[in-house]
Amino acid sequence: MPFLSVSYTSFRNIADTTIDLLSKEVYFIGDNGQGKSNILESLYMASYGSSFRTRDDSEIVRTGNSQYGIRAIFRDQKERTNTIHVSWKDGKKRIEKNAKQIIDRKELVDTVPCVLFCHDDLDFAIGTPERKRFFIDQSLSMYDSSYIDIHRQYKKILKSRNCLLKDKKADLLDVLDVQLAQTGLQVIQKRRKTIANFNQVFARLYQEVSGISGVHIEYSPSWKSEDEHSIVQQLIERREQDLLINTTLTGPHRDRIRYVIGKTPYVPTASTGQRRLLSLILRTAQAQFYTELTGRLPVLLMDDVMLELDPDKRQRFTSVLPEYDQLFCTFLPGEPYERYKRSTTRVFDVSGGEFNVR
Ligand SMILES: Nc1ncnc2c1ncn2[C@@H]1O[C@H](COP(=O)(O)OP(=O)(O)OP(=O)(O)O)[C@@H](O)[C@H]1O
Repeated sequence: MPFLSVSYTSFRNIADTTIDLLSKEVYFIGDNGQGKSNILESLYMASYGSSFRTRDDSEIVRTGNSQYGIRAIFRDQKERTNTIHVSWKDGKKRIEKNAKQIIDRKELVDTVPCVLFCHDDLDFAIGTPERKRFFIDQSLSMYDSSYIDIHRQYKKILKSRNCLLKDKKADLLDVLDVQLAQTGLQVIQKRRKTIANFNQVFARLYQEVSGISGVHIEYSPSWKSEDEHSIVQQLIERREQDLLINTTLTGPHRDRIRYVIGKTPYVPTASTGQRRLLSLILRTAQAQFYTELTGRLPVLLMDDVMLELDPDKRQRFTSVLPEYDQLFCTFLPGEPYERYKRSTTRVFDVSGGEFNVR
């Protein structure tokens, strides 16, 4: 059972208190704007060191205050009790695990693995190519920490190449083109493999819940070859165009991800609920593969994501939920959360940032 409790100091609208989380499932019931998402945000921050809603910590600190703190206590695989403390003071964030400062958030990746289902996930189905790539990159980073380094390296080389393009230093591009091709190829190969893995379960799960068969994820890398020499050639051939607009026009930062039935794009004709379901099934697959590849169960954080599904699809979606170590779920008061409740579920009423066990 990962999270045992969480304590707050000046964190958004949540009262300065400790909340006991010692249950397999924890539900938060409350009207809009009461603090349900804020608590999920705090648990996500304890897992990964950053918010899924903002990069600006000054938004997180309670209005009128100058610092915030979250202290989460969790039990690890060896049944040891650990503490994560995330704080922000004088414009600086500090993350500590068992009182030892964490310098690179990469160190936290498999501390308390969380899979978040939230409203903005819809972007992974219908958003910009960048948001769709983000989902695959995030999944890879959860399963394979070497990908974090490869991806960082790619972005660094790309940035240097773009600087050279801007400064019109074409004579220095040869070395960077080779490095970009080599690192970019590793990114493509890992993305391709992950998407192939996702496709093994994606179509089946999507059909099980929506009744629509054959929907799958299509990956189109920007580089059409996976041969280093051909890619370097391609970069040289496009160099003039790149120099003209001061940026690298091809590479994994331009890869495309689409949802198709056969060869036909699925999203343009899909309904709101069917689109929402795409993002829910993506998250389900993310959690499922995490368990398959690491042998560990994740914590699921589900923030109001079933609202757009009709009751029948909701029921079917809950039946394909991935296995979890702990589940946190938010509901509006009118929702039939009782239907999904188990004997192990703890239910909190949330009002004005206060949490009371029902
Ligand atoms: N920095 C802050 N300081 C004080 N209050 C804040 C801060 N940031 C957000 N809030 C308050 O937190 C509340 C929003 O809480 P939250 O996003 O958790 O809503 P929710 O209960 O999940 O509702 P919904 O169902 O609408 O998402 C709002 O009342 C907002 O004013």
